[in-house]
Amino acid sequence: MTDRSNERTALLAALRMAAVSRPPIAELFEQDPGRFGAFSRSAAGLTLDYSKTALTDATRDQLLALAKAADVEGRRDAMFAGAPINLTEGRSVLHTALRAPADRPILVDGKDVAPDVSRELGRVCAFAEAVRGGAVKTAAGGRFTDVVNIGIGGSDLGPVMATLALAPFHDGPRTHFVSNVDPAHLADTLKTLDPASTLFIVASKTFTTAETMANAQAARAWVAAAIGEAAVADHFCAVSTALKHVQAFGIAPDRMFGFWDWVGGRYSLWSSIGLSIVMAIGERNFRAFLGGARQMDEHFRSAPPAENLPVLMGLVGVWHRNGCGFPARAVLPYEQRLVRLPAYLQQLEMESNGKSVKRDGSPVDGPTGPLVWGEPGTNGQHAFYQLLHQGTDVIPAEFLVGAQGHEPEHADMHAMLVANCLAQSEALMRGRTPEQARDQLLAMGRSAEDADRIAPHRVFPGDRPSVTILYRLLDPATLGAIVALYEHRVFVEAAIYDINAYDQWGVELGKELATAFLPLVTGEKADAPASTRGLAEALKDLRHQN
Ligand SMILES: O=P(O)(O)OC[C@H]1O[C@](O)(CO)[C@@H](O)[C@@H]1O
Repeated sequence: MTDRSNERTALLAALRMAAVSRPPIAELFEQDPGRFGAFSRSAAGLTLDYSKTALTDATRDQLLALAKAADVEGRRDAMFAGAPINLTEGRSVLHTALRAPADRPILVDGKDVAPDVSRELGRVCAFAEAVRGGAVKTAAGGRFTDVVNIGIGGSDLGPVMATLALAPFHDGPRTHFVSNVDPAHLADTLKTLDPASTLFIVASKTFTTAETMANAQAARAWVAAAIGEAAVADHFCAVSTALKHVQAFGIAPDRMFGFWDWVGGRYSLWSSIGLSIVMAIGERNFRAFLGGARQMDEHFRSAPPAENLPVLMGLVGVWHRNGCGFPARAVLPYEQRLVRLPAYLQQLEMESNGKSVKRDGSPVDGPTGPLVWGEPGTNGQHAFYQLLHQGTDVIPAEFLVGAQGHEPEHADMHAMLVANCLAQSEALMRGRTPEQARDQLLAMGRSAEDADRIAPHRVFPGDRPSVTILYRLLDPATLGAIVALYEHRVFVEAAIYDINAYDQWGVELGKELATAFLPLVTGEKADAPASTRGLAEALKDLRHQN
């Protein structure tokens, strides 16, 4: 082990020790009413409040030392400079190049890729604007009313999340997303559409992903059956890095929008994969979205670690996962339009940091990325917050909330939304003691005997940590900054764990077995492995029942 690696391992161990005797969060506020100011920072239109965690000046210093030992800054610079940090695939990791200033050279293998990025973005925007404006026409010479993006994983989640988030900015064709190979997804979507006015985007980096290809072929057949095979060329376009496969599908090169192997699928919504987003919100808004991310990139590159939002958020994540041993984190946007943010982050964070070996192939020093899940508030409050408040596991919460909504006529409702968000983080931290629970029951007129019996059920342990991300209004630039913040948080945590956040070998085994098992399901092959035989036969029996 190198000195740096030894130091990191020792600092992680020290963090676990520090977490054992961490002070209650509420007590930290009693000691320092100015804690919010000391444990919150703002950049790129976002404020990160991490004061409702048990971090002290001392533990924050420990974490900053850990970031130093892990060379977070050096690794960050290597990523931005195009070094092949995705070691198992020998690739650069340059989603930041997709939103960099157009005149900044970015070298990959000695070649400046900035002109290619700018050209492809220009092509995407020109095509989307031509569809939106009616210059790109249907086979019959009409206007496209609907656009369906067919893709899965990174070729779906980012575009869906962003399109839903930016609904107030939609002024283009209606956009739909089909990802699941369950034919129900395509069928339910097509049911509402007219093939004569629907444009399909087949979005797949590899153009070999089984689910996407099956859906694309089914959509192609739907168009051909309704308006003729000759119409396919007008009603399809593609986003991919695999020109040959795209052409074989029947989509001409001028209808294909490219990107590069140095853009990971889950980091690709800034690339041509964002075509469906541009269709919905237009070029100007999409460029503002890129601009918001660029601001966060500049901040991440230049702010000192103690002031740096992605670094601080990553350190809080490491504190909770590795210091305190918490297994999960809940993402809780108080913003209905961020309804798919948790799903998007599940791929971004769990496909990136759900790893068990370090970059050199040796086992990791401790737990890596946590389980990520969530739902918008206030809906989650009426579902799973019970467990957040009184369950046996502590699950740190991440709240997101805007100062304003897009419905000024309903400012009163937005105020209720915000009050709920603030109430939840306070309640998680403060809790309710047995004495308080008992007194409350007595004040409600319950007998002493009843109060003693019921009070334990109304106790909240409290001391449950959360961070809150604040912004003014969810607009394209703000969304760009939020997504880039999360991308860089993943980077910081991965650097500390010394893992490769940019491959995803863990998805492969299941894909291989699915291919092998298909003949079992279709009945072409009878012999199943013993472990799967029972299920395969039971399904066969069920298929034959009426
Ligand atoms: O864009 P493609 O090549 O269809 O891949 C889709 C998704 O499949 C994965 O490779 C694995 O599930 C993801 O990383 C990726 O986003």
